[in-house]
Amino acid sequence: MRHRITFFHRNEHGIEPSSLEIRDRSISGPDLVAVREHRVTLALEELPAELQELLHEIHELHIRWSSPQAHDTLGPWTSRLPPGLHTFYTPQTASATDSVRLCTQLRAAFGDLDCLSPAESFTKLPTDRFSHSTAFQYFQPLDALTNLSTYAEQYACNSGDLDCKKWAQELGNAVSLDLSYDAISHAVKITAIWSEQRQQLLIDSYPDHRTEIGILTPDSPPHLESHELGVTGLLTVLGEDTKPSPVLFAFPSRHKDASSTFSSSFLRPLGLHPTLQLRINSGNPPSQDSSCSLHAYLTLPRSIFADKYQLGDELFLSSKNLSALRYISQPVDLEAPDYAMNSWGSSVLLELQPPSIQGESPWTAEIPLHLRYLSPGEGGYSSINVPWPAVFWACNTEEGTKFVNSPFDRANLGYDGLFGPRTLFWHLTPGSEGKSDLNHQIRVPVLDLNKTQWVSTGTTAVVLVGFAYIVFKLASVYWRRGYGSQKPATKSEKKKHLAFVLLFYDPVTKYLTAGQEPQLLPRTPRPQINESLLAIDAGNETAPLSCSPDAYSVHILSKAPLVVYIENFLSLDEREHLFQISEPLFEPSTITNDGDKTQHNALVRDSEVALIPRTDVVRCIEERARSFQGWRDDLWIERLRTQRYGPSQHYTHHFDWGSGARGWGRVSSFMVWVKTHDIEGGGTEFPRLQRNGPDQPWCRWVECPDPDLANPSNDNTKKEDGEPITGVTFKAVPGNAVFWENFRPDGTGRGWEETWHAGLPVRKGTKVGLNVWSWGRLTS
Ligand SMILES: O=C(O)CCC(=O)C(=O)O
Ligand SMILES: [Fe+2]
Repeated sequence: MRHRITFFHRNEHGIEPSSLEIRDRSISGPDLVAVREHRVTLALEELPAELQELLHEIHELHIRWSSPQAHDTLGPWTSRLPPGLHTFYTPQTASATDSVRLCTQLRAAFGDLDCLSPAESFTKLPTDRFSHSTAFQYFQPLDALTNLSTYAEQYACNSGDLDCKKWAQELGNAVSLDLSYDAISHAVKITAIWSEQRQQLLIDSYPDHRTEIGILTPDSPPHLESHELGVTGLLTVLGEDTKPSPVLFAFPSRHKDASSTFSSSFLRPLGLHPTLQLRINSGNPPSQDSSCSLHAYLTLPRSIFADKYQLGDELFLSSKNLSALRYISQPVDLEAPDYAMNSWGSSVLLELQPPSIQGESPWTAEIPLHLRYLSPGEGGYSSINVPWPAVFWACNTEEGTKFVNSPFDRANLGYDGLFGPRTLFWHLTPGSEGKSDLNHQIRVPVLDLNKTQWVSTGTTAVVLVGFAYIVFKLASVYWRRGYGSQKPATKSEKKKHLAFVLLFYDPVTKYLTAGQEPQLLPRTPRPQINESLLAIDAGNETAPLSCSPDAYSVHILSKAPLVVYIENFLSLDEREHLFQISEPLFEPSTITNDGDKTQHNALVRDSEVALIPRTDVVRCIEERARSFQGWRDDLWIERLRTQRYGPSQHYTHHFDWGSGARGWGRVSSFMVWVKTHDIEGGGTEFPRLQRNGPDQPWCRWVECPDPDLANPSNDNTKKEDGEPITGVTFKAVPGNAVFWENFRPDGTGRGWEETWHAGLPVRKGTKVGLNVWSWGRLTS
């Protein structure tokens, strides 16, 4: 077992080194005003047997707890989380998620948690992001570590060990606790932090425990880089050192304090669709020389949720000072009442939109949320706990920056895995005058148990009256006409019957066919678009072109959606030409939404793009792409763009189509590979697409886990159990291309979900691609 106890104080609270007294196995000195961290590292064998058994089922486990009491942070411990208990977990095997052991232990340690088993109560974390993250997440608001303190006293301390008991009791006052285990190191690290206060300096060590004591304060060693923190102070290893060793060092820090603040409140009246308002005291990014964006990370217990469809509308977002919904855990059932769900809730990452004119004045952003129906209760109201979000600037650091080997590194916080590995987080301090509880307690209207009798009697009465009315109407028709009677109905009777039938027929058929037959879009005239983005011939460009005959061959990968692989789409000369004309024009790429608006976000798309001039060679390529699509009416090739990716650059998963709601849109895409240099990675991945073709020839062009091209019966389209593998990654093969149609041909304006794709990060070398997009009428 190893202990590391670090005191971190402001410069003005320093103590004289000579005032420290180091004896055999202890250190003492004057009281210190400091933040204290106590880290205990245990080998697996040092834990109680039931914990060892549990950890054998686990590949990775990270528990993070943050206090709802507002507190300042200092030095290396600036990272923030929404208050409560966060658990991130990867099992050894998929079946281990059914085991209730983890939840049982969590309940034993932390108290009354709503945790049944990972399969039921945890949510899945994304695996398509760039940083490493665990597979599952669980969260529950938890105000204090009182239960853990008693648990530790019972299970970790021998009966006469007063120091251990004191430590266990002090856990109840900690402001943050981390527990990390992974099956590679086989070690458990427990780190507790106490906020800045007067601390007693009197520590004894155990004979077989290595105990290091650090008393540190901020400093700036020479050559301190912007992503580093510098510290100076005294280190002592109890039992080894007879006097403290002075140190001065710098280490990379993933988290920093942004020196600005925010507060969070719910707008009144709350209703069933409450709005969370964040008030931020400054719109200035913490660093002017790197690209930074402001985010709020929310962990919403299942009684409250965000609607991803509502947060997908750019105009709506902008009216709330939000830029984009960057992540929401899936699935979030928008309809289910709280009591019909087992999973803990959902996490949401939103990018906020600070005022365009930067300044020190406060501004607000509003997050629309929705409450679920809760179980009926006495008095007609229930109370729920919603933690304040964590709010931080995410800034890209310089290429090559690494955040490893830091003695105080903190990862696996839920949001860090959603950003690239070079991201530096600058945290805003939560809190507002006189308010120290970082939890919102909100009152939710529920069915009043004292009034349920009225509601059930009333509902029964309304249903019975309605039913009696329908029976009466049907019976009166029967009495008047008689069953099978030959007497023809009069004109006015016919009209009445018809009205009666129509009254019920329409809503009933609509209800029964909901979700089955999507509406066809009407044929609308072409909307106003920016024609300069289309490759439209004008004036002297219309002279007939002499293009060399097509030399490509095609291979169909899928018919629905239509996905065609094209070999030799570009000749060597064309590739060289495209590269030559692009090179001087490359600039950082933007993300385009439906051709209307552009924005830059290196987290989503990190590459350089060039809108290339329409030289004769380019116009021949445009014409080739156009004729490939059968000369459909109302279809234009968009101005061609090349894009270049260097190491770690990428384009996150996306659809090329924004919306087809108006009957017009980006109907098809070609991804053409122009040039690669010494490339590793950088494939174009379609995670929802399935390859139906055989390995030969496909494994030449797409990634196959186990290609054996000499063996025609080798099949990389199925798993060992015969289940088809979903996901196709095209390798970047210069000269070749993949073409796909973005919309379903059924006239409903719906896009193909299977066309969701990404330019995976280039691990080494460079890749130059060419986008050929076609814009036009969805069905012609
Ligand atoms: O570079 C790639 O592999 C994909 C690029 C892409 O999807 C795009 O530019 O829309
Ligand atoms: Fe794309």
